[in-house]
Amino acid sequence: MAKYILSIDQGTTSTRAIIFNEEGEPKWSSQKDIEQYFPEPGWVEHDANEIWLKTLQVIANVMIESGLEPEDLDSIGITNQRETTVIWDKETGTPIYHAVVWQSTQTSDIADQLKADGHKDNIHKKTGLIIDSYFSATKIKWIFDKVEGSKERAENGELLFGTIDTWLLWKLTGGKVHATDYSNASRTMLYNIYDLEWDKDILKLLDIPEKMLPEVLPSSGIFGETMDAVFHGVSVPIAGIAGDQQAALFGQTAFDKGMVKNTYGTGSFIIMNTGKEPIQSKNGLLTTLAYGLNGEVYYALEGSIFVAGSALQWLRDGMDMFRESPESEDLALKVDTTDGVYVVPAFTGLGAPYWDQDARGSVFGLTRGTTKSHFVRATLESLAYRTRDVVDAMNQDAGLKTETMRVDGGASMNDFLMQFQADISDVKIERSKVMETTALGAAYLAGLATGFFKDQEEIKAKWEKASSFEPKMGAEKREDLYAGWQAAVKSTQTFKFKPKKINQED
Ligand SMILES: Nc1ncnc2c1ncn2[C@@H]1O[C@H](COP(=O)(O)OP(=O)(O)O)[C@@H](O)[C@H]1O
Ligand SMILES: O=P(O)(O)OC[C@H](O)CO
Repeated sequence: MAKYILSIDQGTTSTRAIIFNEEGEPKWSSQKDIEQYFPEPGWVEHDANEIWLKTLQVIANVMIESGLEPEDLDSIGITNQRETTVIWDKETGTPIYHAVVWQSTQTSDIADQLKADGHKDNIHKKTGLIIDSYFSATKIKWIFDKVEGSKERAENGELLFGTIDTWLLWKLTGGKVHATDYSNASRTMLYNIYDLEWDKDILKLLDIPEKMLPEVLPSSGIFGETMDAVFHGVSVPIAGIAGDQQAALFGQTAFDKGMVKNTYGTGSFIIMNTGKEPIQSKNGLLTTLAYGLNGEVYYALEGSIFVAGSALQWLRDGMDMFRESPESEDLALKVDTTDGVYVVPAFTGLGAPYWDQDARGSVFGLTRGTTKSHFVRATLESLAYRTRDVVDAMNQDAGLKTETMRVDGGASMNDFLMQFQADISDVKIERSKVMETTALGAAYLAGLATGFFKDQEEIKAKWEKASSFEPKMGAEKREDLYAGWQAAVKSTQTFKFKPKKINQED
């Protein structure tokens, strides 16, 4: 009887359950959107209980749709939006506050203070990260400040911390397993990626008790088994966990040193596999753990871009420019150029390589002749310009020129964007046949642990290209357009006006 792997992909906007067969093909899937809470400008929160319940629902739905029995499942892989922080009561399993989402800037004051106190270099040296509200560390501290008595309760061992993988693993195992994998731990800004342990100095600095942190395990390995309630008494091993961007790298089978992938989802995350050797970036990139496998850890260079597909959602929902994101392609192609219009969608600050959490979105070069098409085209182009910012930095750090980039994620379906990406970054773009590379990566990690997949060579042979885009633009035009983008980013960074909160009577 053929067996299958169930992958849970808990992303920023939705939760998916996908069942893969032995060929690594997605056979059945179920998806549910996640409610987004914006309590104040710049804040983004999720309800961790909703995430858990929707995860259970998509698992149930996909099992019903497939007609499979739990016994047909070899194992489960989990992949997740990274950095998003949950703190919950160990006894009751109740979160003490909403999950503070990776995009949220509500902890930027804490991050600023850390920088002002001179911790930048030390934290970078230990964690490979650049101090920012993006990572979990400041989010934990913020929840402690917000929820009265929570720090004391954490010190007493009553509370647990986890990123979304840890939260789901804990729930799926009925509160038995409190663990994470290397890739997720490396995004907390609390984990020493060289010594492979929670960093005592950083924990002390932020007053975070180590006893609330999960055990860190290899990404491929048996984490635990599902509790009886999930599959009516049948235990299924959870055998693979990785943060979604590292999972996508794995799903793209970018195992070799120097291979690069870009996932164009809500944000855009470019990762280069640097193998067993970590590269310390001199150009604003992150050094991060890619995955732990077969007793080894593998490192990566990452450029995190906070806004990508969400810029299209903004055009759709906030600006009413079209009804579905794919329509953006037709609109962009109605004009040959943006006629000098640049959109810098820095809605929640600028990530790599700028790391400017106070920057906000801007538009340049408007004329009386600017139309909706120019605006949409400029927004799509911004995704490609931001990627080029990162690829240039990556090339410098790694001392090479990236020739090919494997792409996935919702916005990578946009052919106009992919061609512009190839042109503006002078890189060949390869779109993989399986678009669910994130979920596939988690399935591969799980299947390697159980022997469902033999080895990485077997997996590598399964990767297939759906389409590719070759650079066609001349160097002079490319550099001229890019110079305009760089000027737009520079101007964006100099605009730091924050309106005061003024009462109407004042
Ligand atoms: N054809 C398209 N052109 C541009 N953007 C698109 C297109 N299709 C989807 N998107 C964008 O892709 C994003 C969804 O991609 P997905 O990979 O599901 O994201 P996530 O995993 O972050 O939730 C949305 O932000 C959407 O606006
Ligand atoms: O959920 P996604 O696909 O938007 O990915 C979010 C990233 O993991 C944040 O670091």
